[in-house]
Amino acid sequence: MAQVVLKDLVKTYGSIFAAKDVSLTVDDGEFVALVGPSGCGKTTTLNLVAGLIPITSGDIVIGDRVVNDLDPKDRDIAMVFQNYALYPQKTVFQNLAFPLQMRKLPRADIERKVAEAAKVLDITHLLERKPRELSGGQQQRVALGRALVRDPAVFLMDEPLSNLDAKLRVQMRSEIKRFHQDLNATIIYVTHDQLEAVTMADKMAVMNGGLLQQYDAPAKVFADPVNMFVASFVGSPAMSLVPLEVSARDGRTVLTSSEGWNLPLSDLNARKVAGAQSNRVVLGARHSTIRLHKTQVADSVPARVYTVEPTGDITFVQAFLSGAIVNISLPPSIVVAPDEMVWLEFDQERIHLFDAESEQALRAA
Ligand SMILES: Nc1ncnc2c1ncn2[C@@H]1O[C@H](COP(=O)(O)OP(=O)(O)OP(=O)(O)O)[C@@H](O)[C@H]1O
Repeated sequence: MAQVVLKDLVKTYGSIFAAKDVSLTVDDGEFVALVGPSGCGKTTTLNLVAGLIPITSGDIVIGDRVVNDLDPKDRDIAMVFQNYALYPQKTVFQNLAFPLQMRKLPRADIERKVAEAAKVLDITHLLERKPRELSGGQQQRVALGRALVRDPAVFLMDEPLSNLDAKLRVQMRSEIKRFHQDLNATIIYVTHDQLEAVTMADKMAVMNGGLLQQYDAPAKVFADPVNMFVASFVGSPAMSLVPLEVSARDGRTVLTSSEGWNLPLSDLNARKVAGAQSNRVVLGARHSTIRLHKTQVADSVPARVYTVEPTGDITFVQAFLSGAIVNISLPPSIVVAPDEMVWLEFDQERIHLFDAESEQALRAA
């Protein structure tokens, strides 16, 4: 396995920057997810690493080689696509053996490598079947097996689970994670599904508009998003973002709503908003850090319930707060109804504050 380094990688199509100065290092044995909404440039970035499209500028290093001008077959990579791309007329054994035959390996070596890969992926009993005789999950495992037999420096995976139904996707998610752990494989994995990235990857590279927004461990991205885009993209239900104004009341820094209420800030949060470019800031809060009260408590603010969604052990509530919609989760023992007036209390240690102009997270000086 090998390290992969992207340095100032650029890909333009006419005036469009599909990837703009993307720089990141995937360490040897690391599982990195490239994640972001449709059109953010994640597939372009993966295809640049694979060599399927030429780069406009920048460098790609795999192991100790700059591979910018190498053909895909010479980059020591293996790709797994969402459509599996299995040969329909060949058996599973022949599908796995094919890339090795192309490399002219001796028959005994081919049989050994196919047997090893089949064992890792638990498809030994399927080796004589044709792809059409397999379930979607089994086909996906064969596609992984075909990548595995090549013993590449890096696995590149492009939405490999998106053709599977929801239940199988969750199961294969665990299996790919296991595959990574067992083999200590270097994997770059493209997905639009932030939950897949959060649950599987060692690090996630969140992209938007061709730009790398944040590259960090999922827990860090979740806890400490660098800007409003990352804050709202990672986590479900999405982080609530409420535009407010900073002002002073009785010697304290408060966030003021156009609806007339004030939310006093802790000292740390007051120091954060002091660094904003103007008095316009955005309060961010995850559903689990907002407490809903039926009556007013200290430092709580009024909201009106919009929707109520019981899911069994958690009830998700959406409420209007200062013109924005906020997501809240409740134990099912608290019952609220649409249009009910409630009071929301924010956990000051876990709120996020953003500059409304730059949309960047505010840090205490
Ligand atoms: N061959 C092409 N010609 C022109 N523009 C392209 C081409 N391929 C991609 N783009 C543009 O580059 C940008 C990034 O595309 P890319 O396919 O990398 O996005 P993505 O994040 O993988 O999206 P999706 O999840 O929808 O595949 C988009 O604006 C896209 O329209």
